[in-house]
Amino acid sequence: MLEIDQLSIEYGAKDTQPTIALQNVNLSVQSNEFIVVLGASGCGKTTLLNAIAGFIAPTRGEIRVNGMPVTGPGKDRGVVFQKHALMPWMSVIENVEFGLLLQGLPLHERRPIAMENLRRVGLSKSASTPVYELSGGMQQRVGLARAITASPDVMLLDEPLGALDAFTRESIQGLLLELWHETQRTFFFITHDVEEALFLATKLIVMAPSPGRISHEYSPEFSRKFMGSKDARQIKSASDFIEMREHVLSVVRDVSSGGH
Ligand SMILES: Nc1ncnc2c1ncn2[C@@H]1O[C@H](COP(=O)(O)OP(=O)(O)OP(=O)(O)O)[C@@H](O)[C@H]1O
Repeated sequence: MLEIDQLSIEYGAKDTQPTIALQNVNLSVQSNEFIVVLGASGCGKTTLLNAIAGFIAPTRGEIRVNGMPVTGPGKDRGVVFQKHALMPWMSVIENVEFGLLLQGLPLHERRPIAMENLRRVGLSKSASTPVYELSGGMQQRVGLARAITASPDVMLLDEPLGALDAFTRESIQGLLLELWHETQRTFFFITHDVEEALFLATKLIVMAPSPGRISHEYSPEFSRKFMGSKDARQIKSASDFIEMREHVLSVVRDVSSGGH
């Protein structure tokens, strides 16, 4: 369970006017939720993710994962960025099992775990390929397999699909939902894309800027529908999806231009 309690984060040196990146953010998320954070540039999405990851400390308030306060990075949280921090000279499987190697797991223990997660992202056949030979979409799938291999309670994803073409992006959205469903972890996902947000989220959060804060919360049903039908196009072209997409889009526009 992820709990965010009265979180405020301010940037800036002493004696200067601070930037209030986040003001009084409260959020309580059950395990197995897919949280998507949506909002215009500068409303504090990455700051929130970095605080949950333990990369930056709260100015006020607290973040807890399974009841334990976050005081720095930890094994219970895994991070996937838009630019995958893979080691290009190493093979796919070596990248995926790298965290387990650092933990001291011998090859015969770490390899089956890494192979299982490569299978999950559809890359079993590329296990021995050097990462520099892969397309961007494949590299992002390696990044997902590597993050999931560490078995975190919370997966933190900062616009992981932002650099991909529309077709690859849609196929990885489906893959993400399958990973989420199979692993029963909490996923915390940032995007600028309203359609992507609605499709993935079980809990959709719209943030407003200056100061960064939560302005709206929704509980879409489309990701659970997808797990039944596996037909993303059908879901995204249905009238209930389009109606909600247009509503959320107008809310995002409104809060980004200073409305509430
Ligand atoms: N290291 C920093 N030092 C000072 N100000 C910062 C720092 N990082 C972010 N900010 C400011 O904090 C606010 C929130 O930034 P943040 O990057 O969290 O927003 P965001 O919603 O993720 O934006 P984007 O969608 O463009 O990535 C912005 O006003 C930004 O300029």
